[in-house]
Amino acid sequence: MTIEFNNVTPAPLAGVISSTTDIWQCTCAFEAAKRYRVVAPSGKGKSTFIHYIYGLRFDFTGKVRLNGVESSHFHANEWAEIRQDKISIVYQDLRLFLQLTALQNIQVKSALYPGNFDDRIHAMAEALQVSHLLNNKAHTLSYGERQRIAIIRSLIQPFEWILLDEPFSHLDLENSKRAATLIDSAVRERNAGLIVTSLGQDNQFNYDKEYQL
Ligand SMILES: Nc1ncnc2c1ncn2[C@@H]1O[C@H](COP(=O)(O)OP(=O)(O)OP(=O)(O)O)[C@@H](O)[C@H]1O
Repeated sequence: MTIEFNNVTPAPLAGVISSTTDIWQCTCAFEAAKRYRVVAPSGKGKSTFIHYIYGLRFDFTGKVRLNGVESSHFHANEWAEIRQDKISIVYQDLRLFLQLTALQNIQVKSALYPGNFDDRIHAMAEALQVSHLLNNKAHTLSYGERQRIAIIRSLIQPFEWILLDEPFSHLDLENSKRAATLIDSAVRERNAGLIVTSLGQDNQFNYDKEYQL
């Protein structure tokens, strides 16, 4: 699936768009199976950009196209299919259910797919050193621990793209490396593309291209 932005102006940013942006009010494409880093300081629209690709917001002029189809043309059931099979996400604000356990948060996703995911979930939890937290309620976890649970949840499903909105913001270097290794192997396994937003410091993946926002 290709993702294209054509002359997109987000309503909240109209009038304050930087002349150095490669995305807003420009034409830019994200090619299947490539790896992109989107860099910007706080408030320049990283989460807005991610939400536009994922079809959560449409408060923009211009066009966002997925495989040549304007994102505003998809019906709710088509978005459900896209999110189930084609695009996975780690939200900046994670969006875990805080009253469920870490494991239940992951199972909310895995229950959508056939098969038994227990071994896979436990292997990923082991790799990210959160096995001992799986039965704890999400609201008791630190933000960095929640970030690792949200990453595991995002890697359960099939995808052609994974969108990672500042995924390592609360992880130390060692934990960031472990998470990046896990994401990298899931992306390779699926021959998928990856878009990471970052304030600038992240260099965890071998990116094909960087865009400034
Ligand atoms: N739903 C919305 N309605 C109105 N304004 C919004 C909305 N969402 C974001 N904004 C504004 O748009 C700008 C970009 O917000 P966004 O969250 O996309 O930035 P960001 O680059 O992800 O920032 P950060 O690095 O701080 O998370 C901000 O000025 C924000 O206040």
